[in-house]
Amino acid sequence: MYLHGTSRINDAGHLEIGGCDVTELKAEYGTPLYIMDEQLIRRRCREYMDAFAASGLGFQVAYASKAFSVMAMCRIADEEGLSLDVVSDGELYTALQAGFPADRIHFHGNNKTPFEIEMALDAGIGCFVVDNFVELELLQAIAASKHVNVNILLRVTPGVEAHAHHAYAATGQTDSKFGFDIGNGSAFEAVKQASAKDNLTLLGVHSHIGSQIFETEGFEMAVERVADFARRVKEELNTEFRVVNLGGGFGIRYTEGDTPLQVSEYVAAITGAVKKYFAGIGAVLPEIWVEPGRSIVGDAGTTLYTVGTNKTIPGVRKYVAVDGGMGDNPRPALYESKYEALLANRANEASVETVSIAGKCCESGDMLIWDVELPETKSGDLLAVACTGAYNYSMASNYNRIARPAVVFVQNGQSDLVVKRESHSDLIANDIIPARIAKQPVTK
Ligand SMILES: Cc1ncc(COP(=O)(O)O)c(C=O)c1O
Ligand SMILES: N[C@@H](CCCC[NH3+])C(=O)O
Repeated sequence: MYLHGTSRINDAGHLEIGGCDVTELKAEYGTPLYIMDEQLIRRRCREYMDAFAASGLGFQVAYASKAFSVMAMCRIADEEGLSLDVVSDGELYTALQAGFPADRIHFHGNNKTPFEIEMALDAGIGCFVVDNFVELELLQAIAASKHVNVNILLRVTPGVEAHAHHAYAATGQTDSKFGFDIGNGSAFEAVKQASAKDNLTLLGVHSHIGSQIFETEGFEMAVERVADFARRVKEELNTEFRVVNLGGGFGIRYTEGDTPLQVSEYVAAITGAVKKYFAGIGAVLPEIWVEPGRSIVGDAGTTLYTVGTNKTIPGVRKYVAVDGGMGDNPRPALYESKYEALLANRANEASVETVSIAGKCCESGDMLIWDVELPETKSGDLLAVACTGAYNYSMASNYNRIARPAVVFVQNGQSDLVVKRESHSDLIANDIIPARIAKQPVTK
């Protein structure tokens, strides 16, 4: 397994992250456990901030909190000077409760409810990324009823087919549920309508082409199309974009086959393309915003499991089951995502067998890794799966009524709980047995 950030094998042959021996983390917090390398998260934040500062352009780096939305992470994003992208009342609530400044929060989503819009307006949110014509009307109406003015970006699809890790993660193409299409004229119409709304201030446009992207061409092409669109809008509507948001999507290394670029390379490509294509239209250079999620927290996360049972099918394979699975990491089942693993309590031992790591859910597709080389595994061993910081905790479920794991941040030999493990009482906390059912005699 590739060792990210501060991960290393210590003298005891145990995996250590942020100076904390994972066998000790297991003893203190139990498993499954999400372990987040705080130093690596902060390093990634700084890589973005430094690369943009070096470009000389105005910018905002908004952490896409959908990747991992917890209050402690919102605090780190704030401390590191990032803005925040939220897509629901729940993510907004999390950010506000963590004290994140509302004016640096951007609200996304293709179906914001009136409740969410009101909540965000009442909080004094920095910007809405408007997704469609229905929302444009709704936002204007609610903002007018509250006598407030709000900044907006229009989400556009530039017609770029990004090489995302899965078709579900590609969003820049015309046939997408998100945004106004540039190619079919709806983006132009949206600019016209938005400019005529009294309570909306149109700052510019937003384009997110997809996720887990390893090359710069898609981003550069999106900038070119957006610049071309900006030229038409300037010429025909006399409107200039002050902000261009290019979304997230910057890839990370999950397994050997993944070839991400350095953060600075993605940023240099984007800012270079903005300077090149916007210079051509004779407008002031817009401020550039981005929304990285996965590349801020993904490789900082490791999930620690305890090995339980195993089953060998002669001539076929050996299944090794762990105490978590698709409940804490739905990505292999959803996208056939690949991960690397390590026997964390005997990390120096040579691999002697190829096994497949099964989860404990009642579902054949609940497999975390097919075919990984490991030392001979026994019940009670610890298995670490790397690169689980993004879209794991945030996409976790209670399928089979399995409690969601705890999350700890580790740094300089210190571990801090940032999300408690769910308890049995948490699992039934919202259950109600209606009186009518409670009164029924139990039939035998
Ligand atoms: C609009 C938007 N912004 C940002 C992101 C974050 O993407 P990533 O985690 O790939 O950086 C996403 C998710 O793909 C998104 O849909
Ligand atoms: N959740 C996805 C990507 C989609 C991100 C949000 N647009 C993943 O785990 O890769």
